[in-house]
Amino acid sequence: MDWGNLSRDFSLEITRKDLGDLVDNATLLPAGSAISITYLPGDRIEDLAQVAASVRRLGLEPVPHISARRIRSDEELARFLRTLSGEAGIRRAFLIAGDLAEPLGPYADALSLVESGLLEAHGITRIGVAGYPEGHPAIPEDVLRAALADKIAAAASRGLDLEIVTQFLFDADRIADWVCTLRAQGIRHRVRVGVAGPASVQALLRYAARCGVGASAKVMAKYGVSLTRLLAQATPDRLLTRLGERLADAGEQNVKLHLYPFGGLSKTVRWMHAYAAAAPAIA
Ligand SMILES: NC(=O)C1=CN([C@@H]2O[C@H](COP(=O)(O)OP(=O)(O)OC[C@H]3O[C@@H](n4cnc5c(N)ncnc54)[C@H](O)[C@@H]3O)[C@@H](O)[C@H]2O)C=CC1
Ligand SMILES: Nc1nc(=O)c2c([nH]1)NC[C@@H]1CN(c3ccc(C(=O)N[C@@H](CCC(=O)O)C(=O)O)cc3)CN21
Repeated sequence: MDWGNLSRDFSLEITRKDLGDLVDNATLLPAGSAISITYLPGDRIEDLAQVAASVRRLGLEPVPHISARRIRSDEELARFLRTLSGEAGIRRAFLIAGDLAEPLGPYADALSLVESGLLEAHGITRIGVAGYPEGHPAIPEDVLRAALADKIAAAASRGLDLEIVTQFLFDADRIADWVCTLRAQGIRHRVRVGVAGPASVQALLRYAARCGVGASAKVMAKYGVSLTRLLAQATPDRLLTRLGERLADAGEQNVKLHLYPFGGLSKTVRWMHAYAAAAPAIA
């Protein structure tokens, strides 16, 4: 089982509201851990920059989300990046189209952010882009595949490192199959598998519905939970055991975890700390 390798170098996703909990738990995180910062509807650029600056002061690596469809102009993107760079010295960003049905400005997708040339001009050297092991409810599979290939090519031509961060999901075999498909297509980039931290079944179902993620009774049973026990707590241990086995069978070494703390940041950090401490230092 590829347990030790999977549990090292994990990343964590926070919202502005999680900052207090992050401060309280920062000593449990390895120095330099990547902290992705969700850009929630209603957040302002200044809010995101302040959170990123706080993350940096904790000795962690801020990875702000840049939501293409919410940017109104080239000037706004430049200001956004200038602020993040000036306040938090950002080197990394996660580029996402955004859930808006229509863009507010010139950027309809993550590719157009890469092609703007503004990322490397503001000190960004590594980007994250989204991956969808289950597909996306509104975007056809061939469109997703072409978009990923285009983003990889554009990043490479600009000298930007790229990693793929998946939407969270509950089915380890879907994840492993998808990683194998990517590798068969010659895509060897690091994949960060999106996984929910410990949370109630109710919270998991709420986020799954909001994000278009499959949570059928069958999938959730495999994950280790029953949909009739909504208040029960669910952890990703079973998913990770299965995923670790499948990745080890495939000889896969370049997959890491990206944790979504849907049950609260403290709970997720403490769980991850215990999990990583128990993992044998192999691979
Ligand atoms: N995986 C994640 O963690 C998150 C995913 N999302 C949602 O996933 C979707 C795709 O984002 P990316 O992977 O960055 O795609 P992308 O920027 O690589 O675009 C891929 C293709 O899908 C189209 N597209 C993108 N967003 C769309 C939308 N909201 N409605 C209809 N067509 C859309 C684009 O025009 C493009 O042709 C977006 O709706 C995004 O908001 C949002 C937040 C987080
Ligand atoms: N399609 C899609 N859209 C998204 O916005 C999205 C994804 N996928 N995948 C995962 C990430 C993680 N996202 C989020 C969104 C909200 C909170 C959050 O904490 N929201 C509320 C609590 C709402 C609740 O409890 O239901 C908050 O307090 O702001 C966290 C992560 C958004 N994300």
